[in-house]
Amino acid sequence: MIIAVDGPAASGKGTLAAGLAQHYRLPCLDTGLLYRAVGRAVSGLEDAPDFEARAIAAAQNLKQDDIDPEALVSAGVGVLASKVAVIAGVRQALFDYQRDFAAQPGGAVLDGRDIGTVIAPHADVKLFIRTDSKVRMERRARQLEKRGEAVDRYALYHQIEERDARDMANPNGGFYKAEDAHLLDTTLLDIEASLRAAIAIVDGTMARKAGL
Ligand SMILES: Nc1ncnc2c1ncn2[C@@H]1O[C@H](COP(=O)(O)OP(=O)(O)OP(=O)(O)O)[C@@H](O)[C@H]1O
Ligand SMILES: Nc1ccn([C@@H]2O[C@H](COP(=O)(O)O)[C@@H](O)[C@H]2O)c(=O)n1
Repeated sequence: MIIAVDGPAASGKGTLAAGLAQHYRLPCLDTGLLYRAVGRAVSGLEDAPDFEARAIAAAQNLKQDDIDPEALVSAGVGVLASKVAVIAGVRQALFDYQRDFAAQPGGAVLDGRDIGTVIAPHADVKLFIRTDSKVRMERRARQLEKRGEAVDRYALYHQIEERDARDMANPNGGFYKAEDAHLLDTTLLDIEASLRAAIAIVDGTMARKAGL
């Protein structure tokens, strides 16, 4: 079974994807980490004339060791990720890895922006996560504060909005709700309630597909 989980920054899609993967005993890929690793690799080079070429080279040469979630969690790396994510050559370089991950025997859970639309358009179940942007900002602020980072909530809110806008306008991306995706609004749901709702959608979809 392939489960696609898409949604905007800090909507909780990674938390949900990990919970679904554990529940259904499937491997899980946070595809945002790939873009974050590429962004981090070209950090400080945003104004270089060969920024795009460097980002593409970084994507082509990405190693497993570069995908260190702890080193990639910061809001700044998130912004860099969204800047390299608009480069067609970067997306192309990361495509096969994601497509192969989704196609492995037994299936997988992937979360990102274009899983249901581009990476795994034939996924068995697609979830599109929606969460109010102020709630997302607060969740991300608490996450960063737990790590000991000082957070300027005003700046974080605008950073998230800016990243969402860039992602939605990305001419090379696929960040929109697939027609057959289920919308799950987690604004008023805690982590457990969100996961319960997601599992109900997955079970219901699979049962319908099996004609039950
Ligand atoms: N339903 C929820 N209620 C409260 N907090 C939540 C909920 N879902 C996730 N969180 C928390 O919000 C923060 C962001 O969640 P998460 O990293 O899963 O979001 P994301 O959409 O994957 O973010 P990103 O796009 O940056 O990768 C985490 O600290 C997580 O524990
Ligand atoms: N499938 C994806 C996943 C991510 N991106 C870009 O990476 C940025 C960081 O992703 P997070 O999920 O960690 O927030 C995101 O803002 C996108 O620009 C993508 O394009 N496609």
